[in-house]
Amino acid sequence: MDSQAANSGVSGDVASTADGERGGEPGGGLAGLGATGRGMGGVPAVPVLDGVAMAAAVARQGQLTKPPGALGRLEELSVWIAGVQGMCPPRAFARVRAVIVAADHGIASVGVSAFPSDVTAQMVANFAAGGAAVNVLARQVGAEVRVVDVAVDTPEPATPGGVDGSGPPGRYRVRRASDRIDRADALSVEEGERAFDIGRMIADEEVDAGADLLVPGEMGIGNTTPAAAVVALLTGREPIEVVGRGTGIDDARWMVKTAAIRDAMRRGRPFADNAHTVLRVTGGADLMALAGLLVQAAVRRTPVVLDGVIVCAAALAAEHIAPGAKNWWVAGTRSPEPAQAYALGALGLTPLLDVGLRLGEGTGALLAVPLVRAAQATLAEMATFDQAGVSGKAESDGAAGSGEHPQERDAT
Ligand SMILES: Cc1cc2ncn([C@H]3O[C@H](COP(=O)(O)O)[C@@H](O)[C@H]3O)c2cc1C
Ligand SMILES: O=C(O)c1cccnc1
Repeated sequence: MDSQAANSGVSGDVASTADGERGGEPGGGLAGLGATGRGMGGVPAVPVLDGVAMAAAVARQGQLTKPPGALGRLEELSVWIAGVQGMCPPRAFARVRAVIVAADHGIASVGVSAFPSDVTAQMVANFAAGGAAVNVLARQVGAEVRVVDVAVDTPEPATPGGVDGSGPPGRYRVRRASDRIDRADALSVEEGERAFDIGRMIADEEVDAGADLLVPGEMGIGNTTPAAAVVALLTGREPIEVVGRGTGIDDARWMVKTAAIRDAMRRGRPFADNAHTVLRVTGGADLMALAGLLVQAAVRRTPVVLDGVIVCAAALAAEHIAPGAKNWWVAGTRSPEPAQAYALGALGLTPLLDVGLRLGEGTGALLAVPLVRAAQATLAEMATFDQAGVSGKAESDGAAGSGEHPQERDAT
């Protein structure tokens, strides 16, 4: 054991818990794990991260052959990975899964998107053929892509069922397109429950099949409109603050979209203190299923990289439904959609990347996966000062010793 780890009384080199119980029981048996409270709708309490493993990771970071803090955000990320895995050093992620939830939206018919609803089903076919951006980025980072039709507007379900795509089609479909949120509830009560449960079921299937890092994505023409409305209701914002250009709408469509968000918010406002109902009335099947997926991933102790504005809107609602779930998520890439910034601000999450990506599908999350892998690998594989025979003692008590960069110190 290296000296700093010994001083802290925590081993920096062996697993600090048996195996962290990742992927443990779905829902039950969480007593004693520091559960943070019970969500609604029968959602089990969310476990907390493993503080012992995190303390070991902090200690180990201080012993690795680099100045303190020199790996920047990779260091905090590595501590998070130790916490979600319940072990330090953490292990390499073995099965990264992108799950794209596909759904159409009635509100698209009023002209809130630059593209027609037909594109949703066409893109589902493109995902299956491996030709979309999400497929390319998934291949780059060694992730697999799964597409699930929860409400695509086609007569026949657009995707097969099951974790390996071999099950009967239509298993996950709630309805054909969510209703127009400016003048009706997106989903009935039953459909809302079903969409949420389908999201939870997907997370269970993925974790049971060995996923150890989940990347939720979405495809659904028009879905930046409900996403913006949901975020505005849950954060107390005005339509004009949250509306974005989505697929690249012009000023005329921007006005239509802003009015649609306003009308949807008027219908959803009486339920603003109930995130589940906000998703049902003002959201849609994709947002609801994503929220269920995000809640259940946390319940199953499985880390998630968040994507763009739609996934982040669902994540904000999921945190309301199951407090503490956010501890299991990291934000991938900043979207220019203003609602994403409000959602992430409320969640206290800062994206790892900011490269102007505004696509969804899970692409912004996948782009950040190499950073997550780099954080794990550096914490697990770098030599300590003792091991490498490198002096870890800084010459002065200044910046190096405090883990602070001199310029940062001077700036404050
Ligand atoms: C070809 C194409 C591929 C996409 N992949 C993701 N989106 C993204 O754009 C849509 C949301 O933007 P809006 O609310 O303006 O419709 C969603 O489908 C989202 O996943 C796409 C959009 C298009 C057109
Ligand atoms: O932020 C996103 O994910 C996004 C932005 C524009 C269009 N579709 C998705």
